[in-house]
Amino acid sequence: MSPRAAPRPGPPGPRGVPLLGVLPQLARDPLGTLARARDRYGDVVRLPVLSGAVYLLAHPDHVERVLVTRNANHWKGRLFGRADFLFGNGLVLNDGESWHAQRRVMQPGFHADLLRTAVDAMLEVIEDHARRWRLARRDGTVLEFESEMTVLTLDLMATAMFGVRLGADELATTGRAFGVVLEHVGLRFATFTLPPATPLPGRARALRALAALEEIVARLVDRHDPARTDVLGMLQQAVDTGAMSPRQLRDEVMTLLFGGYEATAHTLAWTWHLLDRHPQVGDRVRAEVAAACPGDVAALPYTRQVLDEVLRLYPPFWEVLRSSRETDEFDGHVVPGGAAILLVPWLTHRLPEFWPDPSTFDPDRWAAGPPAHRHAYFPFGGGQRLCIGRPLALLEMQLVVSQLSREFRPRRADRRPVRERARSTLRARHGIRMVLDGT
Ligand code: HEM
Repeated sequence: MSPRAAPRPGPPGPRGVPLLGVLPQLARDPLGTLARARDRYGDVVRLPVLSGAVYLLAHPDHVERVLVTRNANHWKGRLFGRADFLFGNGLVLNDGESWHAQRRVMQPGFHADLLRTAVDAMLEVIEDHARRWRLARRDGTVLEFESEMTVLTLDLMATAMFGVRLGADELATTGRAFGVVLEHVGLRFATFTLPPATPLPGRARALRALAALEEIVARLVDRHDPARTDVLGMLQQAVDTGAMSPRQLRDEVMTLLFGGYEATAHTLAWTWHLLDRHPQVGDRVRAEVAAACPGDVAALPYTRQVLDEVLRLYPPFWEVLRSSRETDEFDGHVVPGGAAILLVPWLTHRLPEFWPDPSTFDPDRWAAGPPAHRHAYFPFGGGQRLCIGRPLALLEMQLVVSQLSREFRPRRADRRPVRERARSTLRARHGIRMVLDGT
């Protein structure tokens, strides 16, 4: 008789409360709950949620294993199905051969040469919003910066990727509708262990908002100039040759519209807040910008360091989710097949082993280049599912910060502490209200 192997241990973790596990804590304070769990139990933690569990992996080696070296075992499948009513089979949810094919169609749309051709149009969009800001400065109007940056980045993305200018009403409707739908997506993720058909509050409202978004997507496709060689032109061509269905086109445009504005809007809102809180950093940005020609982002290395640092402390996609296909092992702890895996850039970006003085906002830490462990920093994900929009996002954010810093110095309109609120993206709990001073 062969000796029976001793069962390998599962990861440690809290017990939570009967039936719900740690769901109440996660819902109340996701970042604090995860940070405390990591402090107490280490880099691999089992978190019971309803009838199942989530496995938190904090160490950069684990990030690398999930996203790069064993990425085939850690797919988006089960969890991401919770967002399919919004994105359908768009790039962010797609998998396997179909994902490969779609990524091949769209990748050239994000090539640096093509993006450079969009810079002038993006500068024009920023100038249009600057006109509004001049009036707000004159009148001392208080602006809610998350909404301001949402409208601006939606306008920029529709222009850069689709060559279409949306009207002020359309931009406002799109921002509001995404807000409603995302709140519902967040709830669907938090309750992922329940059957997909379980009725959840807010569904009818989310479906109405989704209908408004479908209408915007249809208008973007209608108004697109077929002569343009942008990402929408590439997708349209695939439809015309029968390589892609019109439904897939809708899914990709919806995904790009969302991916395009949401993360950059919140990163920019955090950036203005931090520039106000750290005036010496703001002064250095303004000095750098004053010496550069508009649109010349290569002349803005310090501004780029500032954005890298904002994305370290406030990664808009603060969590990256996967499902494991087969059993895997991390630091000797067994994570079973079918498990929900949770990587948390917000947490890994603040591990003191990899980041000296981790909670300090210090753009100078980037002067010497990226961190020693490549996977200690992953605001754009990693491996083959690395964010396709990364070059566009960085270009766009550098353009916005540099152009608006030439004229405006946003200042907090109240002294209320700004605290994070982690939902589908990382936002400020009570928004970021600012008035505009001159430079
Ligand atoms: C600050 C800005 C941005 C951040 C922090 C960000 C972050 C991310 C992250 C973390 C992922 C990986 C998700 C995962 O693996 O589960 C991702 C994927 C993606 N992002 Fe972004 N993103 C940003 C801007 C953009 C922009 C501007 C676009 C569109 C133009 C975009 C479109 C996408 C798409 C389509 C994917 C899915 C790629 C794939 O799976 O092949 N993102 N992004």
